Amino acid sequence: MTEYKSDLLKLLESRGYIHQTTDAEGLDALAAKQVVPGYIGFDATAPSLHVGSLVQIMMLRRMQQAGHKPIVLMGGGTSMVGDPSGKDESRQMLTSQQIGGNIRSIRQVFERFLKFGSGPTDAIMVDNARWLCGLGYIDMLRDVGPHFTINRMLTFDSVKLRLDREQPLTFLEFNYMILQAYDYLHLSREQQCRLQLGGSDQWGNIVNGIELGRRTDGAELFGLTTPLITTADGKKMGKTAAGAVWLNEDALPAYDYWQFWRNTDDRDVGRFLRLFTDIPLDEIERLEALEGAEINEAKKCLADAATALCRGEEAAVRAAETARQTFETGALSGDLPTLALPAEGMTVIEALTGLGFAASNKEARRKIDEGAVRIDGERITDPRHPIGPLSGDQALQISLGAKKHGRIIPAA
Ligand SMILES: Nc1ncnc2c1ncn2[C@@H]1O[C@H](COP(=O)(O)OP(=O)(O)OP(=O)(O)O)[C@@H](O)[C@H]1O
Ligand SMILES: N[C@@H](Cc1ccc(O)cc1)C(=O)O
Repeated sequence: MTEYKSDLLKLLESRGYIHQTTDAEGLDALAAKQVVPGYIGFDATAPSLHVGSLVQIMMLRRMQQAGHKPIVLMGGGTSMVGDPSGKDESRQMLTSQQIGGNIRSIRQVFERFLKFGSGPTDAIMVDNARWLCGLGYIDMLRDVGPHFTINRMLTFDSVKLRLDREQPLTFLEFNYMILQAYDYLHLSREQQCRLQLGGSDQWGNIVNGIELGRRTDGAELFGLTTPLITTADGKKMGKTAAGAVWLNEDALPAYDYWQFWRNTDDRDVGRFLRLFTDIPLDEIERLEALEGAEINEAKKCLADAATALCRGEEAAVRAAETARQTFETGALSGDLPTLALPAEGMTVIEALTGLGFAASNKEARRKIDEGAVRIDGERITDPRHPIGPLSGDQALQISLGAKKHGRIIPAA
């Protein structure tokens, strides 16, 4: 392990965020002597970010904890182009209305993790549409184009992997790295930004920005990437079999968010506690040393702390209590996802899709065939199994496997 001098690199290293750094020694020296403004960009590809981006959000939080200035960049301009990094296929093009709506919806989550304001270490949020969308094509080509060679652009993974696999890379996407490089130059000029952070797939885009800053302004800029976090079973963190683990409450209720963390694989508990909570390292060492059934205590601490950060203390306490009631007492809690049953009732398939436990009727039928569906504890084998009608304060519990539960109540 490298002996860093700065609180920033000590913190990032000890909690497992560092994959690659462009000049670790130089960055360490800079962070030891001054407040470093550093940025991460987030493209508006969906109405909510998911836990894959949470690593990045937590890094901005760590910057602030270590006395530096986080800059959140919303990719209003870059989302019009679509980053090919780490993607096998071109992304679907988004309209500016979709991008605007996504940004409005994504931006709220940052207030939970960062303190915004105008002080030296307060976070700020910027949108690259403000400077990218007004660029003149010829001016841009003349200012920036001479600093990039096609020879070098072809060597970056975002381009090279597509070409090697003989998959198309459009000219639109080919330009993405230049736009991200331009962002870094812009922020170094306007905000004295010296550091860009990101996932390891962002390395090429970050390095291009550093080179552009050096060539045009003689600026000394730094880059640091995190590993792409995978779960112990080798999957890139962000999506599960049931879909993405969204950060926004309206995309994923707090109870399901809490459950995601509670279901962490034993092997991931220590790593996730370091990355996704503020629990002190000595306490994490104690928690990760727990074995057998006791490891569940560590998972609950992870779920409580991660949910409290993203959704607030109150939501975390409520989610934990719902889980306790559901699993430890078997009672039916008001916080489970709930479906209002129309007077005529419905089939179990309709209930599964209505609650979002299955994406299609076909998937719901498969779950029933696998024997994974129960109503009030009783296994359901017939996809046409009728539910209801219900009246008054009657309620049913529908379960998919051991971990997904919902309530069915009569429509008002
Ligand atoms: N598992 C992860 N670990 C670390 N960083 C991640 C992870 N997933 C995503 N990121 C970071 O967040 C940024 C946005 O992620 P990405 O573009 O892959 O999300 P997405 O568009 O939802 O894609 P996907 O469908 O592949 O999850 C990426 O550039 C990457 O650096
Ligand atoms: N390319 C980044 C987002 C980003 C956008 C603009 C930037 O300046 C920096 C980063 C991603 O796909 O996640």
